[in-house]
Amino acid sequence: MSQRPATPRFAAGKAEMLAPGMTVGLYGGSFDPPHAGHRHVALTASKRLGLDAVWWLVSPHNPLKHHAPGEIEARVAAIRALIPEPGHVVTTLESRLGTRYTIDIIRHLTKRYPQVRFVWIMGADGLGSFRRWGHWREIAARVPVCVIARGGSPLKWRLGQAARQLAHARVQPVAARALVERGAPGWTYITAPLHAEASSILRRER
Ligand SMILES: Nc1ncnc2c1ncn2[C@@H]1O[C@H](COP(=O)(O)OP(=O)(O)OP(=O)(O)O)[C@@H](O)[C@H]1O
Ligand SMILES: O=C(O)c1ccc[n+]([C@@H]2O[C@H](COP(=O)([O-])O)[C@@H](O)[C@H]2O)c1
Repeated sequence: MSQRPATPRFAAGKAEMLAPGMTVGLYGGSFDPPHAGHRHVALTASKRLGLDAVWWLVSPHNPLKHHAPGEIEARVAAIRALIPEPGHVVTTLESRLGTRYTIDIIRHLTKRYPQVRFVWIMGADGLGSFRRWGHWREIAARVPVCVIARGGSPLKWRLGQAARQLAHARVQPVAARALVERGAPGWTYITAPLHAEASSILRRER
């Protein structure tokens, strides 16, 4: 990591108020711009896991990406237009917490809301890069992870270092709801129909 995890200085806003026992999917992304593939991931995870809410965590700048994303306000507005359904909350929590690292968010939320069941949601390429995320083993130890299939190199991602090291904690998609109830460590790989959209393609077409 190029910088140390931040010291939390975030006070939860109204959008993040949570009731004990709620199940909340944390869907982090650059969303630069958001697209139908993102919508598909959030809706699929929400349905298959039986979530009460999905928080779209708009990343200030993915630590593994060189190029800075577009203005965060514009990305937030575009996500809100993409997914107006109730239960989908768009948040700039990472910016407000002053971090780019997922581990900081996970530590913060799991400490602040111990009675809420959080689950991390990501596309299959995220599983492929997971071993390069800051404190990735701790992330997987703190929250269950839901991976949604994506076109590209699924075999490479599914057989990568993170997937192999977490193989003992993998559960079949039919048990996805139980995964959230049971908590970490645990992950599942959901093979829903593929969506080919990618932000990089949309940026090139601009
Ligand atoms: N079409 C898709 N199918 C499945 N997962 C997706 C898809 N698009 C994005 N995701 C997932 O959504 C999350 C946020 O992705 P991100 O905002 O980086 O979009 P992207 O389309 O992958 O962007 P880029 O092309 O710039 O890399 C990641 O976990 C990613 O794996
Ligand atoms: O914490 C890390 O080291 C880390 C490294 C790579 C990606 N992430 C997170 O993964 C999520 C998806 O990022 P992206 O850019 O692929 O949309 C987003 O929430 C990032 O903050 C986090």
